Amino acid sequence: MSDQIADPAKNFPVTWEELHRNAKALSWRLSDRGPWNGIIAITRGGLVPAAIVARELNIRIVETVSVKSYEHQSQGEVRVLKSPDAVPDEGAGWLLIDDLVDTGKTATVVRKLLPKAHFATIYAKPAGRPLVDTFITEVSQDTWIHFPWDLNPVSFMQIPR
Ligand SMILES: O=P(O)(O)OC[C@H]1O[C@H](OP(=O)(O)OP(=O)(O)O)[C@H](O)[C@@H]1O
Ligand SMILES: O=c1[nH]c(=O)c2nc[nH]c2[nH]1
Ligand SMILES: [Mg+2]
Repeated sequence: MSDQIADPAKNFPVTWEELHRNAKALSWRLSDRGPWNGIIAITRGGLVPAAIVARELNIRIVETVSVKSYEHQSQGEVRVLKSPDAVPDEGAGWLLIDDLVDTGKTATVVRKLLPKAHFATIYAKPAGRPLVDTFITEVSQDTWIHFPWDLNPVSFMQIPR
């Protein structure tokens, strides 16, 4: 959790409403590519998008893979804290959901674990884009996306746009 407002070239604050609409748009795009056996949410950022996609597509099986690499806005080594349980056949027919791809390092590691899963995110930056099968919105590499779960309403209003 960070309310830190650092200094990337561009700030892109996202409201809960925008996030919800974009996650629904992602669901509708994915519904044409199904049916899906289940969802694997990449924690923590993928949890809320995965919950919305699960409801929208009526998917009841949701696994997690826990990955960490950022401390505030600085990336370190990508660490898998927990592998997904009970996902057969290298993830074939499963959806891997995250909030975004940035450098693509997280996606690279998770794709190695589940090479046949379909990787979907709401946002993509150019460096990570080739690793995503389906996404909704592209933002430039020098943009920092501020998700609503990392902000309180006061700091949201203070982010320079
Ligand atoms: O493409 P990359 O440069 O690897 O960055 C993308 C990843 O970074 C963030 O996760 P983070 O490691 O910050 O953990 P979190 O999901 O718990 O916030 C985000 O949720 C993605 O998973
Ligand atoms: O909240 C976030 N916004 C971002 O733009 C980003 N890139 C990597 N990890 C991120 N987390
Ligand atoms: Mg993450």
